[in-house]
Amino acid sequence: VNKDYYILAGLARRVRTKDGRPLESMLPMPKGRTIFANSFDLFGKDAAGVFEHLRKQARECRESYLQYAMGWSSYNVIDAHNAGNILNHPNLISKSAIYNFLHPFLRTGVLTATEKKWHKRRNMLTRTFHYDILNQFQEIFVAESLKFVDQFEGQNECTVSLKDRLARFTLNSICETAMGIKLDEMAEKGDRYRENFLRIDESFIRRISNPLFWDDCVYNLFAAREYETALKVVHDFSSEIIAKRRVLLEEELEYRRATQTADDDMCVVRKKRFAMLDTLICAEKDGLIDHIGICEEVDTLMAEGYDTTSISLLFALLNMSVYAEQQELCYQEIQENIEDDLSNLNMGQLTRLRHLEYFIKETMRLYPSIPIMGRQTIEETELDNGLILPKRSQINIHVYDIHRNPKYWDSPEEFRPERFLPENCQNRHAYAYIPFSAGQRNCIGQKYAMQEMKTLLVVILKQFRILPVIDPKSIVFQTGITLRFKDTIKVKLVRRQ
Ligand code: HEM
Repeated sequence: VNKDYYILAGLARRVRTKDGRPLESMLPMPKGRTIFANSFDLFGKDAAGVFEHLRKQARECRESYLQYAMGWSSYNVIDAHNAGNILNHPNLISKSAIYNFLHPFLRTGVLTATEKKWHKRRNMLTRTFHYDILNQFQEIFVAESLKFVDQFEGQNECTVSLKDRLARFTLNSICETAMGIKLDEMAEKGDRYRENFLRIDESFIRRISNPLFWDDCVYNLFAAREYETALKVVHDFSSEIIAKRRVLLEEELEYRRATQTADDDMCVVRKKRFAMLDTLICAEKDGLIDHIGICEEVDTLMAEGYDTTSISLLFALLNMSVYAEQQELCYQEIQENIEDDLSNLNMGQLTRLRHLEYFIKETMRLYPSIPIMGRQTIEETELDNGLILPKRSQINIHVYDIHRNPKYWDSPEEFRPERFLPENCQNRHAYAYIPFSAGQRNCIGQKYAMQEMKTLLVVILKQFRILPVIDPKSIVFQTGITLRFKDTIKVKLVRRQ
């Protein structure tokens, strides 16, 4: 027996405790399926099997638990206290090893980058999510929302399958706002981007569930080739967008050079006409980022910006369909605050829609678009609960389980937006609700996401009542980069008179 290493789990260094207590007395350590500790627990499971396995572990352990697999110790967090400690820990800003599986797709953009590179990129991008810039995006969100409802023009009622339509809406929105490119004439390419994005998601889950593929060499040799085409399609799409925006920006700058005096500051020019991508192109001119860097960030913003919001919107519409009274509350509030011609549908008015906000928040509690986040230790790290994690320990924060942990939520499976009334939040643990993560590496796009989601919901609710077609309880969830499900999710739209 070696006290420092867990040999059968591929030489995983053991976790220690500060006061020398046996680990088993501090936290659950579920036994693995084979003698190789937990290395093969997920082997042979499909995406739904992986999702169910994780939920079962949480139900059985009831507290954050520890496992050993393939050379790593892996700390699985399902409670708010430890999530808060980890998300705010100055030494825990590096993403876990499974994010390496995203490298062929996103390389090391702001989501996957570490240390200095992350700091630099995060600073560069933070400026682009300023209130004034988001404010400029509002008319695009309204126009795209109107395009969404126009699909049902002339119909008094229709049953609508949501996934593709919402993904098209959010992809159009991110391309036009962040990238400054209207997808209209590239619609077919956008559809192909989304199809191939899903293929990449499949490759991710295939790697997670087969530890043999955790090794890059093995994966590259036996599986990577199947996903080459998918990667090429998504990368070609983002490259085309960058190339188009470069031309448009150059034309814009040319025009302004010709019409403005020599003293005009180029930064002012930049501020006046803004797509997030312009910041990156301008930073390239200043030598702060190169072309590959721009590609990394465009791929990251596009993937993070379209998939997450479309999932949250899908569940918000599904919940609207099922909870008619809640839908009515949202509708009444919209009628009180937003003109029928949408002329005052701006950021200021959106903040008045409190009930709609609670509704979306409760939706993201039950259906967090990113159900799991990962960190890893880059050196031995002590947590405030007395655990000492060795270097390269993997930490999985199970947002899905924290959001349904009965320690923080009464009847956690029930949909109750009033949980988010200020008086009901007062005594709740601050990290019991973390759909956008928290701490230094929180979601950079959370205000953008709320603005976009509220705008579409307002525009839909103004015109339609939403009726149920499927029961949310019947949905079979799957693990993916984001929350996935097997079912076709539909609602019925009935035009308001
Ligand atoms: C409902 C919508 C969204 C949800 C639930 C969401 C959630 C999250 C979460 C949980 C993280 C942390 C991920 C991790 O630690 O692995 C994250 C990071 C990030 N999100 Fe979002 N997100 C949403 C929308 C957006 C949008 C619209 C954008 C961009 C326009 C965006 C851009 C990013 C970026 C760039 C990061 C990486 C930040 C960093 O590591 O510094 N997200 N998001």
